[in-house]
Amino acid sequence: MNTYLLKHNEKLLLKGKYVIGIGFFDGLHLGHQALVKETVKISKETNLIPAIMTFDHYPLSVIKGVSETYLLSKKERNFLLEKMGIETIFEIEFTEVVSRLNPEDFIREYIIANQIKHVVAGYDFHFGYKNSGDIDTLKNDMFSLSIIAPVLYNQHQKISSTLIRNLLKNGKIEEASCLLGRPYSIRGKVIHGKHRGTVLGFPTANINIDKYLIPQRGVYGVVLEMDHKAYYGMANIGVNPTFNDLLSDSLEVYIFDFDKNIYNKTVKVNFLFFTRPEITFKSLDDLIKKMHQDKEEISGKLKNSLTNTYKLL
Ligand SMILES: Cc1cc2nc3c(=O)[nH]c(=O)nc-3n(C[C@H](O)[C@H](O)[C@H](O)COP(=O)(O)O)c2cc1C
Ligand SMILES: Nc1ncnc2c1ncn2[C@@H]1O[C@H](COP(=O)(O)OP(=O)(O)OP(=O)(O)O)[C@@H](O)[C@H]1O
Repeated sequence: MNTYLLKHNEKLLLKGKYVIGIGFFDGLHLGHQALVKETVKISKETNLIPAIMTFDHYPLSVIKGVSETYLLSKKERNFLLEKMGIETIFEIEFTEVVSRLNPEDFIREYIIANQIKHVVAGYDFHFGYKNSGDIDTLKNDMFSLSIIAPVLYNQHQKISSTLIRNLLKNGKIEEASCLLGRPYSIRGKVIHGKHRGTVLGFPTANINIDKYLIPQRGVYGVVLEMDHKAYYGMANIGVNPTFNDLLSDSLEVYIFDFDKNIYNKTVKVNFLFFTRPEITFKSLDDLIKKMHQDKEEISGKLKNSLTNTYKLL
């Protein structure tokens, strides 16, 4: 996979001719997947190189200072895009100056100048200064255009990254995963926590959340992937209010029937279902008792559910 960073006013010398799918693609949800499939299909019909044009940062984080959290890391997004047949990523360096480009200049600088002969965009794609460009503005004699019809959820709501973020923030993990076409997951390094898990009888792997969107605080049934193997477990996301000493949210997983040291390993936590919110317990004994109940409930649910036939992605 080739990745090109497109810097404002800097020209690349490209040999090939491209068909691009355009947008931000956070999460690579079912709507995005429809667009990517169409891009790959067109590349086969036209002999153009299948590519994605996106931005290096979430545009709203540059325009409005919205904090940058993502449903998928760039690395994982590109891995999934490659599996779907995408060969090149054009990443526009998104700055204040770029955010003020009018749609015509955006088309000239990023599409026409880069040998793009076909553009695939969603029906509601907007671009350029104050989102003033749309599908009509995108029509141009220098390239052809395909428009993707809305991919809907429950037959009326457009699937979008924003909708999935809201579902996750409200603990609707199964619905979010359904719209993503795979379980919501966080990939990160196992880091040191407060080292009290062992004392509680439940040693946990604390995972670096980095820039991932944090789902609702609470307890989840999960599958943890490590070294191409899948392990079942229970995760807690939150600030461990019983102890009142964490400054930010932590993600920790108690892996069932497991006792190895995995510090510094990179793991992927797939969230399968939400069971309860975090509780401030009056005593350690109450917390431990609840964690035993969690274990029984979650391992039972994992055993009985179809998700037990979990396949590694
Ligand atoms: C399944 C599970 C449920 C948990 N529930 C709570 C909870 O409701 N309230 C709370 O304060 N901490 C909860 N914890 C967090 C424990 O307090 C935490 O595992 C412990 O503080 C160990 O932290 P450490 O990994 O930093 O050593 C939970 C942890 C797990 C794995
Ligand atoms: N449900 C959908 N149906 C069809 N096309 C879509 C759908 N969702 C996104 N697209 C298209 O996919 C491309 C990438 O989408 P983009 O990530 O920019 O928006 P989004 O998923 O709607 O997220 P956001 O909630 O941040 O607006 C765009 O061209 C967009 O129009």
